[in-house]
Formats: sequence, C-alpha cells, structure tokens
Amino acid sequence: MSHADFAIETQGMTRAFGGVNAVENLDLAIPKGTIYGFLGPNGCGKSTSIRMLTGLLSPTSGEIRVLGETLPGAEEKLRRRIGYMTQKFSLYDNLSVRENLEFVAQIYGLNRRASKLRIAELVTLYDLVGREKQMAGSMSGGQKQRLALAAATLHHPELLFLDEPTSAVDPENRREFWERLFDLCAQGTTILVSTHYMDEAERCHGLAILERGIKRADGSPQQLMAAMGARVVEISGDDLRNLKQSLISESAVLSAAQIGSRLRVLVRSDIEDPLAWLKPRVASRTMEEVRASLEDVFVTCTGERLAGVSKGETDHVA
Ligand SMILES: Nc1ncnc2c1ncn2[C@@H]1O[C@H](COP(=O)(O)OP(=O)(O)OP(=O)(O)O)[C@@H](O)[C@H]1O
Repeated sequence: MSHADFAIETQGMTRAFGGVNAVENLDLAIPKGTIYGFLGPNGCGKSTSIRMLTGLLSPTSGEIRVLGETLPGAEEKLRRRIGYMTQKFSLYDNLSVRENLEFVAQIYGLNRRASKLRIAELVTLYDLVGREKQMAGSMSGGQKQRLALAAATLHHPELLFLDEPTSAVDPENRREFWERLFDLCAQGTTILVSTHYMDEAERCHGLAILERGIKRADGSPQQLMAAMGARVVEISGDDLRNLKQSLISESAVLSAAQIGSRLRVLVRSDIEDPLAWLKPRVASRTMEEVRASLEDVFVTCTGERLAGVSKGETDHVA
C-alpha cells in the first residue's frame, strides 16, 4: 500500500504533559475507508491522540500525516476535510437544532441556499424532523448525539474523528449510532473512533489497544483474537470463588473472572492442552474451551479488565 491509501499515518507520535508521556511512540497506519478504533480505559491517551491528529494539539515528537498532509502545519487545509465529535456535547444548548446547524454551516462558509438544503437533508437523515425548533439542551442523550453527528458531518468530511461518541447513550441508541457510522463508511468516509466498550471495538475494521499512552496491540478484532497468547476455558460447578483463588495463584493462569455462573479462565498458550492441565485442578466441575473475545485480548495485553464491560464479577490477576 502507498501513502495515498492511508488516511492517517504516524511514526513515534508522542505527547508529554509535565514530563509524563500521555501518548508514547504511537505508530499508526489507518487505511482510507475503514473504521478504526482506539480501545482503552480513561486516561490511556485516546483524546490526546485524537487532538494531535486533528491538529488541535502539537506532538512533543514524532511524524503525523493526515489525508496526505503533514501536521503540525496543515491544520487550516485539513479543517474542511475532517470532522470531529468530542466527548462532551459541544453544541449550544440554548440554540435550536436548526440554529446550531446553521451556525456550523456558516463556519464552513456555506451560502444560505446550500445551508438550507444541507440542513434539511441532515435533519431527515438523523431523524430530527419536527425538532428543528427545539432547543438542543432539552433533547435526550440520543437526540443530542444525532445532532452532534449531523454537525460533525455537515461539510462532508473525508475523515471523521469521534471521541467516545456513545458514552452518554443507551445500548439501543448505540447500536443505531453504529449503523449510521457504517453508512458513512460505505460512502467512503474514514472514521477514527475512541471507546472503552468492547462491543464497539469489535465492530471496527482495525483497532489499537492503548494503555497508559502506549499501544499494546493492533490489528483487526479477528487477528487480535487469533494472536492472543492464551486459550480460554469456561468452568461451571460449585464453589467457583475458591477455585478462582487457587487458579490465579498458578503462573500458567493469566486471569480468572467469574461471569455469571461460570468462571472464565485464560490459560497461557504455552500450556499445550489447557483442559488436561486444568482437569486435576477443577475436580468434578465441567469445563469447555471457548472462543476468545476482544475483552480476553485486552486482559492478556494489559493485565486488566475494563470496568463495567463484563457482566458479573471482574476480578483478575495482573
Ligand atoms: N492538557 C493536559 N495537561 C496535563 N495532562 C493532561 C492534559 N491532557 C491530558 N492529560 C493527561 O494525559 C493522560 C491521557 O489523557 P487522555 O484524555 O488523552 O486520555 P483518554 O484515554 O482520552 O481518557 P478520557 O476518556 O478520560 O479522556 C491522562 O493522564 C491525562 O491526565
């Protein structure tokens, strides 16, 4: 692939705050027309990376190319070619839906006619018909999010940055939001989205797992799961709590977490037959080897589970 095939390329992208690296030596190569995810917990450097890639923040060191342009330096040129939806609702609560969109249209220099046409199109597309005069501040989380996406895409950006776009919406709105992202992607938009939700990360074509500013792994969800250095076994039966305690003291066990009525155990892949290895340790309980999930990949990369993503208990060993 040549440079022209990538929407984003970075080498050694680094940003320090007060001597501490918020983002460290990040290498990225994000192909055009894909949805790429940054997966990681709060504070791992997702927003700082996105701010550098949008030209809002200068890197301390490293090379950045966005849509073929070099940053820092090409911020102005890129402004019309990229869209950015921040974590917080960044529109005006005391302006109506239409006024907010008119304001954005003005920033992008659309004339009255073009603005009117585009806003009508967006209001329909993002299911805001009948709400044109409603104050943005009085809308639900899902409606605000659709308005924010309409605003971020008003100027037909080639590249769209979404910083934790679904943190304020319920699961159903999240699914619907992702349908919209796939529609945009199908029309050729490249999307970079940050998230701490595994189900969102699993929808991305490619992703980087970030921890404390460092990329721990990258690839498609399937590649990451296939390359994981562990096998996954689920155990059911009595007294899983004590079993967990004894298993996590074994160096061959990377993690054991109770998920509902099962214990999900990650066994290092140098154990050739994890079921045989576990057998004497689990007594009469039943076992089954299961497919790895992206969360398992996350645990093996970082030693941690993301808070709130598993059902049930989330204890682990680092
Ligand atoms: N302007 C700043 N000054 C000092 N430290 C900062 C600044 N911006 C970010 N940081 C620090 O850099 C680290 C990465 O923050 P960042 O916001 O990029 O993480 P994140 O993964 O986006 O998390 P969140 O979702 O909570 O924003 C954190 O330790 C944060 O405190």
